[in-house]
Amino acid sequence: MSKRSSREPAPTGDGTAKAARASGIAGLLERLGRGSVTTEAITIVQAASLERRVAVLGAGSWGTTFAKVLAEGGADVSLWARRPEIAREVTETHRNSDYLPGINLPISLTSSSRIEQVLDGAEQIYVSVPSQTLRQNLADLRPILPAGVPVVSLMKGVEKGTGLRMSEVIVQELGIDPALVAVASGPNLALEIAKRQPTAAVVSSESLETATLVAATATNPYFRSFVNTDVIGTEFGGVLKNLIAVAIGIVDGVGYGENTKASILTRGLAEMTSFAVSFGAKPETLAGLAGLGDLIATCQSPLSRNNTAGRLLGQGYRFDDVVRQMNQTAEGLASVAPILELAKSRGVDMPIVQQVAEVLAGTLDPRDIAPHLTETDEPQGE
Ligand SMILES: NC(=O)C1=CN([C@@H]2O[C@H](COP(=O)(O)OP(=O)(O)OC[C@H]3O[C@@H](n4cnc5c(N)ncnc54)[C@H](O)[C@@H]3O)[C@@H](O)[C@H]2O)C=CC1
Ligand SMILES: O=C(CO)COP(=O)(O)O
Repeated sequence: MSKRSSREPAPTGDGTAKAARASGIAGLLERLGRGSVTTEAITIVQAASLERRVAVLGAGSWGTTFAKVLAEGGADVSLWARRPEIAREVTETHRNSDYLPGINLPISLTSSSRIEQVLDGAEQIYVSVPSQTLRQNLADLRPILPAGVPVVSLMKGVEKGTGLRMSEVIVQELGIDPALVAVASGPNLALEIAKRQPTAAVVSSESLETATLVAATATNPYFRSFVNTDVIGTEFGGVLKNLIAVAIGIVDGVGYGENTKASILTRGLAEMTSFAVSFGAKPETLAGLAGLGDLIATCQSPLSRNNTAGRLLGQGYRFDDVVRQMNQTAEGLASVAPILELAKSRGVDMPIVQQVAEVLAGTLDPRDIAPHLTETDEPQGE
């Protein structure tokens, strides 16, 4: 766990910083009379913070954005990049032009391709690599993992072959107490957050203490983290909305309009909820930020890679061509098969996800996806 509790005073004598600690970030911003997020406000919040040292593993669009969120919440952040040239660019020019073009990163954010250097002194570890490479990345992490440190998954996929959620892979591969593992999810399109557009997220852990510690670290003037203890619902929400976003992209690519999309979105949420609840999730989690919230953001935004991949399929591109065109991670494409296997194991029908699988396999014409929102033609209860 952290060396300092989130209730301990910050080690700074600055008067404004003291005021920030006394009134909280929201109170501080109110006192400053600011309606929007300013650089000055962020500087003050950073100065008032607890300056926790944290590591972020994965310098793609989300890992880099989350590192920025944490740094602008006052943490001392080190970012692991697989490619040394990205680490150099982040540290020296405060940019990650491959993943976040046009975004200036905090000067305090440093990056290295040497994982042991990034982990040095880390009190929390955030992981944002593609779900299908996580296990292999954790094998490198395990021998140098600091003891008793929370590990936070920022990922939204399940592992092919095992169907395990990312937090389960983390517990299994690192051999750590599940109470030290948290997941962060929600309507979190990286580029919008990198531009400091106001956003909410949810941090979940079976330990409320861990969730609260992580949420306090992952909060700044434009990014607010809520907490819950429903890890299953929070994690499956993030995985399943990707599949519905692929479906929405498909019908968008075909040229269908808002009725079709609203029908898929609404029935998609019902499908997500039945699935997650069958694994022990709370239905209200799926109605929250990690479910409905993320579903709306991902299904509506051209920034979503899953939505984009679906649109290309709907326009008639073959699956292989779509994969070739995507130079970023579209988790939904790899999650379809394991999710359908998990659904089968619980007897849950997922007609929309099933049809996405058929479009990916080239056995269903994208134009035929929309009418088939149920398994049978018999009228059913909504
Ligand atoms: N981009 C977004 O808006 C959001 C993404 N996420 C989730 O974050 C996770 C990461 O996604 P992004 O950063 O967006 O993907 P990305 O495609 O932008 O970046 C992936 C990163 O992983 C690295 N990588 C690729 N293969 C690797 C390997 N074998 N070992 C280690 N690193 C490897 C890449 O070099 C890159 O730095 C995904 O699970 C995604 O669902 C969650 C919320 C928002
Ligand atoms: O998870 C996300 C938004 O919350 C990002 O969605 P994509 O992975 O589809 O870009």
